[in-house]
Amino acid sequence: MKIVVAIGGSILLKEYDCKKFHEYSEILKSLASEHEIFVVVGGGKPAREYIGVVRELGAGEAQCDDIGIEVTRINAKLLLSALGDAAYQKVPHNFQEALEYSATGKIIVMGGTEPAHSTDAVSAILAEYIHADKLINLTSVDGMYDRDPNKYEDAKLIKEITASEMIEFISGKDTKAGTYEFFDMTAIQMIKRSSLETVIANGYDSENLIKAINGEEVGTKVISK
Ligand SMILES: Nc1ncnc2c1ncn2[C@@H]1O[C@H](COP(=O)(O)OP(=O)(O)OP(=O)(O)O)[C@@H](O)[C@H]1O
Ligand SMILES: O=c1ccn([C@@H]2O[C@H](COP(=O)(O)O)[C@@H](O)[C@H]2O)c(=O)[nH]1
Repeated sequence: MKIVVAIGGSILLKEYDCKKFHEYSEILKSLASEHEIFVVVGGGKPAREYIGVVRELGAGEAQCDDIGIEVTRINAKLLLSALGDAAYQKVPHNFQEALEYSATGKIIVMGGTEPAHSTDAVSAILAEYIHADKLINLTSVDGMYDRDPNKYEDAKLIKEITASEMIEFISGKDTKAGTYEFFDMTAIQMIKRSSLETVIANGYDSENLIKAINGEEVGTKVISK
């Protein structure tokens, strides 16, 4: 299978150390013996901190996004360091480059592309571009809830949702650099139009990636209609 894995920066850089990079590099290497693997890495806390600083300096939102993109690419480089020879050692800056580099048969790791969306959107566009079989989005919570689980203790996990319902759910949410809440609109529209099989799961437990690939019940399944 061709699989796109989006890994939140909040997962890889929670502790600002190399543990999660090592853990994911081992799993991705073993998956690559059976599947074609593309990884999109998010910005996490460092991206939000840098965006905060440049916004204070007077930058507009698109420029703030640009700083966020740079940080995602640094995070992608860190994962490339962990993956070594199993990965193509250059971060694609767009989808065409990702496709070109994949001809090497190695794992491809990228960050952001252009302003005005998050790496969730990058992963969904990439999945459409390369005709992926699955998109797995690994984030810092167990999946999509009926409201923010970090704000509401009684938030309920949604096990299955259509892309149309998700679009309704996030319309009107913040779209400033660094705050494309949870999933952004572009990402969901891509999932809807490309009939992409998508799972959102908790990336702190890297076993969830294997479960999602094997079609076991984990996180939130997004149905593309
Ligand atoms: N309805 C919701 N369901 C689940 N999480 C939600 C919801 N609304 C808001 N959130 C928030 O979204 C956060 C996860 O998305 P976020 O983009 O911050 O992290 P990420 O996907 O790991 O990517 P990165 O850290 O790279 O930005 C959660 O920590 C949660 O607080
Ligand atoms: O293609 C992209 C990717 C990212 N950004 C900006 O960077 C931050 C960090 O990415 P996350 O996916 O949220 O971790 C994001 O909020 C955007 O501001 C971008 O503009 N374009």
